Amino acid sequence: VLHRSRVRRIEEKSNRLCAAGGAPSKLPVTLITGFLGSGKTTLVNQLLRGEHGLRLLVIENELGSISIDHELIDASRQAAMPEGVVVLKNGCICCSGESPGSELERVLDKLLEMADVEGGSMPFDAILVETSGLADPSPIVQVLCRHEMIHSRYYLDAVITMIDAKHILRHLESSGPLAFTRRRPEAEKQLALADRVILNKVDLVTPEELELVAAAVRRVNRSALMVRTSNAKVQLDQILGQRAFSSARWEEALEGKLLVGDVVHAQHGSTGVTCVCLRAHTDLVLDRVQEWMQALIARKHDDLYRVKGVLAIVGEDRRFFLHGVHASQVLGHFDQSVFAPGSRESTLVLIGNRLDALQLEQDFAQLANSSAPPAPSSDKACDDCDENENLTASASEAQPVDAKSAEEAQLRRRPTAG
Ligand SMILES: Nc1nc2c(ncn2[C@@H]2O[C@H](COP(=O)(O)OP(=O)(O)OP(=O)(O)O)[C@@H](O)[C@H]2O)c(=O)[nH]1
Repeated sequence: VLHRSRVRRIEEKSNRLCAAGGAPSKLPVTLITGFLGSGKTTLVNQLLRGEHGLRLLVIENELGSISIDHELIDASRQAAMPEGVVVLKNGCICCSGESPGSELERVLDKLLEMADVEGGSMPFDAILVETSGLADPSPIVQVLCRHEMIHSRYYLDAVITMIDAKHILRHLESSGPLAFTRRRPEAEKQLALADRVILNKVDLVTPEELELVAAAVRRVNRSALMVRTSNAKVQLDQILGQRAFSSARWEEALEGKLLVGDVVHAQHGSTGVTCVCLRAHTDLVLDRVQEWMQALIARKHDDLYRVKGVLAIVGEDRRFFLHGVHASQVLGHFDQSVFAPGSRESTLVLIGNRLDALQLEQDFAQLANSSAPPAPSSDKACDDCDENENLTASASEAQPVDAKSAEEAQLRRRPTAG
């Protein structure tokens, strides 16, 4: 009832604004989805930096109570337009709030209120919604497809799905003894519902591997336009202003056999995904962080979907960041970015398959106490690990935590993150 009345309010406000200001143009909403670490924030940064002259509003959504992505969105853009990034924390945009998708409604409603105050004009030309990596895009699309929304100031322009060419197959395909528990239906659904597929991280795979990935993508989604790239470098006209969303195709995808009863959302606690948020208020010793991550990767990298954090390191004014997807982990510093006075703390988010949250908390607490070595974790060793990683991080620039990825380090730095 609550959300019905909210969407009606959105429609009414839109009508009022239209009546007051002639016929203002509709605001396109682009939904950017994709599994954990596929490159969504990298794409958002590309779009923010692009020379399109559009004022973009970014609605960020993150799992866990700590917002790391917000820190990683182009800082200069944020400084120029601080109201241009809205972060929805500690809950998933697709299922938190009083009903699925209601968090997004709440933000869209507020934006109309802002426009009302501004005499009808919206301070943005387009909205980007970045979902969390485990989100089911359907409730968000459903919000934007409701009858009342269709008559509002907003319209869904396209669903863009980022694909990590290096890691997607392990989430889509069933093979090996642990395949059933490792396959991620969220990844499949995000892909199935795409209007545009960005096949990202092609720099990390061979041409033959890329063809296998493209074929797997096609098996799930036959019709979406597919763009192959690295570091989310795309032509802006392949993403913005697409008018690509079709509700008929959407309904067809939802009815498809592939999706029936397939998705059990991680937020509902039944898929074994753990999200661990860690904080430390004392500085960390770089070597110890590296040792800890190395040990964790060696044991758990198949299950370690995502690691991201901002770290305060002993003897360093600059903020360090830790960024990882499975075994590919990068530790380095933001170029010139330092902590604001009084805000020096380390925050780290780990998301994975059945992680031992208690053990990770204990290890991290010990890391924060630089005089005590981290206790060996009781996490069960990963039987089928096939990669053995070495730490090579240096204090002076971003380095891959795994030595094999040394050449990727420069590519994976976020030049404008700080
Ligand atoms: N080698 C390589 N690394 C990339 C590429 N695109 C992104 N990355 C890196 O992959 C990591 C994850 O990228 P993000 O853009 O944060 O991914 P995301 O989808 O926003 O991650 P979540 O919000 O956690 O789901 C970062 O370290 C990026 O720098 C690419 O094409 N090649």
